[in-house]
Amino acid sequence: MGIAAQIFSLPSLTLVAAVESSLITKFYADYFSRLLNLNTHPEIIAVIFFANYAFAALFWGLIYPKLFSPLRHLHGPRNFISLAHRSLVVKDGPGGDLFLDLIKKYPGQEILSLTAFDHQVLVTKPRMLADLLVHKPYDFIKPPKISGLLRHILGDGLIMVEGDQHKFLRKNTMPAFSFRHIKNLYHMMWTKSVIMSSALEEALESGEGKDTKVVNLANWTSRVTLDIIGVAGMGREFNMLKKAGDPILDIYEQLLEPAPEKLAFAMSSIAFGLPFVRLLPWKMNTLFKYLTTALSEVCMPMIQEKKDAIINSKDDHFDVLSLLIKSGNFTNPQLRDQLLTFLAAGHETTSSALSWACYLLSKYPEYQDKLRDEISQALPYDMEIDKSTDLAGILEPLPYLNGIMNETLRLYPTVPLTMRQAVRDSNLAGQPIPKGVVVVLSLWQMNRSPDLWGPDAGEFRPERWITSGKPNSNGGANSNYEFLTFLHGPRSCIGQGFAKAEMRCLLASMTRTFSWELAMDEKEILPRGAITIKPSNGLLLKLKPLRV
Ligand code: HEM
Repeated sequence: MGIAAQIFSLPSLTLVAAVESSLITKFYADYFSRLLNLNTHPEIIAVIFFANYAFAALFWGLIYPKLFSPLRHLHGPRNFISLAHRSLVVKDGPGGDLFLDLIKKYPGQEILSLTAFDHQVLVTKPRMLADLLVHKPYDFIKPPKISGLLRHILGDGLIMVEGDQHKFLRKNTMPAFSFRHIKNLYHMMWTKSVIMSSALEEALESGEGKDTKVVNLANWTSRVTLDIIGVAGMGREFNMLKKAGDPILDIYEQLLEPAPEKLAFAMSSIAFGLPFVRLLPWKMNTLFKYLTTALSEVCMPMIQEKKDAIINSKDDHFDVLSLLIKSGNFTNPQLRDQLLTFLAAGHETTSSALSWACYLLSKYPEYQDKLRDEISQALPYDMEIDKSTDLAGILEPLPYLNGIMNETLRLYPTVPLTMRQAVRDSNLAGQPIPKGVVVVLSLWQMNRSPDLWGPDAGEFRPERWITSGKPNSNGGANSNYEFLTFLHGPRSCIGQGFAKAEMRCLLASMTRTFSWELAMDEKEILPRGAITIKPSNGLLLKLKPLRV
């Protein structure tokens, strides 16, 4: 593939066409004019270019996929529009279910070809994942067309960079997510969870739930996770639960607001590349540049402030930003990129996971009761909880708390789909993958596959995460790769431990304070979103305070 790709690539063919044109117009112009009935040199050149590109189209469209492609033997739908793209826009069900239907159609296949010209393959079983995620993570990078737009917002943050740059950043960021460090964050996370529960109680008294006792929980989970990442990520109190604003968040909201024109801008940038879209006379270009510059301008002074505070020893915070500054390994622009990355990756993800957990607990009230019993024994309401309380030691061994959390994360993986693109000819467990091919991974399909999880794969069964009354770490699956919510390997979610600590505190505090039921038609609850999935129409819950 390597040599064929180079010979028949667009730049090579353009060069060949240019050489052919100059030779032909110099030595054989008369012959060609007569043969093809052409009058001028530009006409001859146009025909030569056209012939070269037509040959390339024939080669790539028919000859290569049928005769040479190492993927030619794969089964699969080979559609013109990939299932990965269709899964983002499907209206009447979860996009991830399209992949579950597909594996039913092609039973036993561990890799399928998704597109007509074999550009995209879907890995459906765990065997190839060790190569994709752990052994060769830098052969398979995030597709540049997709990451290009995000890179303009998040810069060279951990999520975006590849190769040695990624290894360096990952190594230097890991300490901020160590087990010991997360243990120290529990108290702050608990405090914020209690503030959310109190704010919800107030909302039932005199706010959004005054008459109906109904609140849109999805808004509240988003606020509390922002408050937590504000303190943990940069030692900053956003106070979103108290409805205060913050310049960084204001700009973020404007950038990520799903207005139709902004979505069109994002989709065009993904399809044609941001450099091309930037050439268009589109007012979105000016707005995008203004917002990304403003974001950078707001962050830089904050970083300097933090640096000064550390030098003056006034900063005894152990937030991610401080730890990165103290390591001495980062320049100010690098610190800004990390900061924006943790802010983006660290709140919507956990917020949506918490919403799904509360939804499932409203659907299965018996588990709400079991969890409440467990929490009220472990953390009785009159128990004084302060900095010296070992919350990690209390919450981490609780079977239902952890079973419910993991089962939610299995059934509703916040990032349901990811993609990688081969940057060189490589292979996955012996299956050659040519350079340029995109490997699609449906976390939703893998987490819910009946082949891997058994006939009850689609059911909410927290007990699969409990063995002899204690939480287990694999849900009874045969291989680690069957539970993909945080992926695996060097590009797995660095915030996994952080997110789970946060979910334990928030779920414990919610169940300790309220019982709840769904206050909307269940049919309206569909997982939607381009990168992370949340309930499409919010999550309306009727809350009943347990203390009166
Ligand atoms: C339930 C919550 C979360 C879920 C389900 C989740 C899921 C994921 C997934 C699937 C990836 C890999 C994406 C890919 O490569 O395509 C990822 C990467 C990442 N996540 Fe999370 N995440 C969660 C919470 C968090 C939190 C709380 C933080 C930070 C505080 C965080 C920070 C990151 C970062 C920095 C990466 C990039 C890691 C790298 O490439 O080395 N995530 N996350």
